[in-house]
Amino acid sequence: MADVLPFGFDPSILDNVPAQFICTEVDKPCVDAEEIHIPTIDLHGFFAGDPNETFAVARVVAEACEKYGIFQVVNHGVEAKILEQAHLCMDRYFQMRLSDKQKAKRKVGESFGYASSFTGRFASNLPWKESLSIRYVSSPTSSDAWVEDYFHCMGEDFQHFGLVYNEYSKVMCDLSLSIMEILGLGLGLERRILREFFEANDSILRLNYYPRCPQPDLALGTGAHCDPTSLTILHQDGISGLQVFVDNKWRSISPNPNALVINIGDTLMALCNGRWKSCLHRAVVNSERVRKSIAFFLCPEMDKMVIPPKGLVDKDHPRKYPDFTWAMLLEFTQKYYRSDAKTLDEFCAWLLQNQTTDPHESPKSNE
Ligand SMILES: C=C1C[C@]23C[C@H]1CC[C@H]2[C@]1(C)CCC[C@@](C)(C(=O)O)[C@H]1[C@@H]3C(=O)O
Ligand SMILES: O=C(O)CCC(=O)C(=O)O
Ligand SMILES: [Fe+2]
Repeated sequence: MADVLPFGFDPSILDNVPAQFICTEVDKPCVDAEEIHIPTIDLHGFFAGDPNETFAVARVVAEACEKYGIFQVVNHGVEAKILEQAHLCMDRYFQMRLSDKQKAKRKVGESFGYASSFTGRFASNLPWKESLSIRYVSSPTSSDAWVEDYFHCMGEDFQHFGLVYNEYSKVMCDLSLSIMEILGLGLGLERRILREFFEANDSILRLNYYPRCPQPDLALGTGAHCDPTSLTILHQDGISGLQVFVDNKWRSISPNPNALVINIGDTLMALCNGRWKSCLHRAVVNSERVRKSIAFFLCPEMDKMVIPPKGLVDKDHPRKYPDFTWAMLLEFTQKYYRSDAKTLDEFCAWLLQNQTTDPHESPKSNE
């Protein structure tokens, strides 16, 4: 039986949540949080090349980033078929035998592959989820079948997944670069500046599968965190669960299957010199339905130095964060620190400390 139980047990037949999944008091999920209507931006005019629409969209997006660090887009150009196929493949993958899911190897200290509740990585506050994280590299020299190649080594059953998630990653990468143009305009920069920074990228596609939970007020699907990445494009299935922390309250973002939720991550917060804040969010679970979400995390090339564009630093806006590469921050989150609400500050403190002490000394962990 052990071969078919993702958490080492069948989460859907338990009456009680095992202790290692129970949240700390401060993190307790309020599963019936009041809804928030985050700004919904129609990208039709932007994609049609209408200059007035483009500047209007940039202004509304900038306001959303200042106020919430999150918004959603409709008429985003991603075909419904691609979203449907991605969710259908998720159902097939996560219902496979554990030994088949584990063919997507997750190496210690790496953020790619299959994980079930991160047992072995964390000791407590375990997330009530299984996940599959896939690397997606986009550059002039990278293969445009990167994700297909990743699944290729797993055997015949996985070839279709490779095609579906390769196409999904490509369209999400293209959309995130278009959104970078809008964000650049919103920051008062030239339209191309942020797009060029991310044109070549080393991104992550993350499939989140949240089984039904017997006590959804005790466990979290994904704990409170700011994405350490740059920009996240999230597609929720029709089940509520995504919550954002706004005005000192957790608020629920109802899923809109025609919309894609966009949030700012820590790396983009540093790149824009703190002008916009990384969005604090989490995912709650429920006892009735499995919930799924697909997150595309846009990340710069590993060794590209994250330095704000000139227009964002002046005597009134001095540098807020030190120079760093995404590779350094990713390693920090994979080996030393579990991403939470203050990852970037803890990372900067660690960088500073390591510049004055032994660079091989591991930082304090929050685990
Ligand atoms: C670079 C990443 C680390 C995580 C996946 C991506 C972006 C979001 C991060 C994460 C989801 C934030 C909450 C904690 C985490 C451990 C998780 O619950 O999955 C984070 C991911 C990770 O470190 O694997
Ligand atoms: O599942 C969700 O709605 C959010 C997941 C998330 O925040 C993440 O994977 O970083
Ligand atoms: Fe997230």
